[in-house]
Amino acid sequence: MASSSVLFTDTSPSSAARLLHLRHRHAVVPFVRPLRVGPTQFPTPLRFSLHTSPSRPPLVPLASLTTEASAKVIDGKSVAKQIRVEVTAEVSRMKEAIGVTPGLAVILVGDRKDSATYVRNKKKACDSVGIISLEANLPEDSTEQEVLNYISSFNDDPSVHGILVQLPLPKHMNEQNILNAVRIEKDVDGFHPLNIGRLAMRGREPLFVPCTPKGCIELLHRYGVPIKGKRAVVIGRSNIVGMPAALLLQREDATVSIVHSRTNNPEEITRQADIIISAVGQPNMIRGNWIKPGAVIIDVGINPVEDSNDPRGYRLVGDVCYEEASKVASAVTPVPGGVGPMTIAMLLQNTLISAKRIHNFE
Ligand SMILES: Nc1nc(=O)c2c([nH]1)NC[C@@H]1CN(c3ccc(C(=O)N[C@@H](CCC(=O)O)C(=O)O)cc3)C=[N+]21
Repeated sequence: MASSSVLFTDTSPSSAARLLHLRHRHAVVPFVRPLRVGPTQFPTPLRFSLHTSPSRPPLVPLASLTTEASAKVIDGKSVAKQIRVEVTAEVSRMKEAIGVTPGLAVILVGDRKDSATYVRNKKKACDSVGIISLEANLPEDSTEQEVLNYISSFNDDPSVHGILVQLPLPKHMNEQNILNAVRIEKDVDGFHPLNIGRLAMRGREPLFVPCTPKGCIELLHRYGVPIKGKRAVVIGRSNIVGMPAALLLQREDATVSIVHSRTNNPEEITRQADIIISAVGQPNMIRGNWIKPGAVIIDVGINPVEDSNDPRGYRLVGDVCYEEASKVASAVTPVPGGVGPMTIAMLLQNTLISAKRIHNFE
């Protein structure tokens, strides 16, 4: 999902950053609370200074230097589950009221293993909420025209409310031509340039917001993380995650910076962020010293790294060095179990929204 061409080289912790890191060990109180859905008040990290509390001894006991603060885990898997419950209820309410079941068509070209897995997971998720899913599997050597023909037939099919073309497409196809062909009313991925353009403009509303960035914002909302007036940094500028994530944060009244492969000293910029969304596709690139104490970290990266202990021979890690981040940040999404499941939940939500809009059902 994230571009793997982005490479940052400077990941060595500076001594200043190490100091920052150490100081922060006392700045955040571990806060574990069962997930509540709906807007919640995010716990303000408790900070104490040695000089503000008269009852506290002036020296920090040595033992506490070794107790490392640990960030709250933003549990995307469980939020996604809750969203599936909500979508299920709406799907059945719609079916009972007007006899319409939302339908999603997925087009998969070629036989990339990861893509096949994602498509299978999307299908399973549809089944679990009562959305009908159709799948078109085309061979790797199909022509662009063949893909366009499928899109055109799904555009005209009244039982289809959402169309998703699994990316990446084979190299010989023009992604732009193909994404432009999806009817914007069925563009549940939100990748049509008209939807992105509206997302970028004040006073305009896109019909759909891309699933992964939408899932990131949804996590912030459901964990009660304030966005308005905050400094947010997005790492990565891809069309499908980084750029729309930055646009969404701006619509939420954050002050947004985008850091990318040509940014000088990216860690100086990320260190100012109250919220970081990372989507670069580089395992463990974001180190603890890139993070401001108490920041909230949303890690979109899903990177396979070799692991002989895993039966698959690999395991998935994010862009963010989780171990380090959880000592500095106030909240972090894990990989797996963070943004990934939210992407699929948002796809289900977008498909429901589409069916409701097409059938004028509130
Ligand atoms: N047109 C299009 N739309 C997409 O939304 C799209 C796409 N193309 N191409 C590929 C990426 C990738 N993507 C993911 C979806 C779910 C998980 C997911 O659920 N991951 C789980 C499981 C990971 C595992 O263990 O395999 C997790 O992170 O916990 C990951 C990645 C959607 N993408």
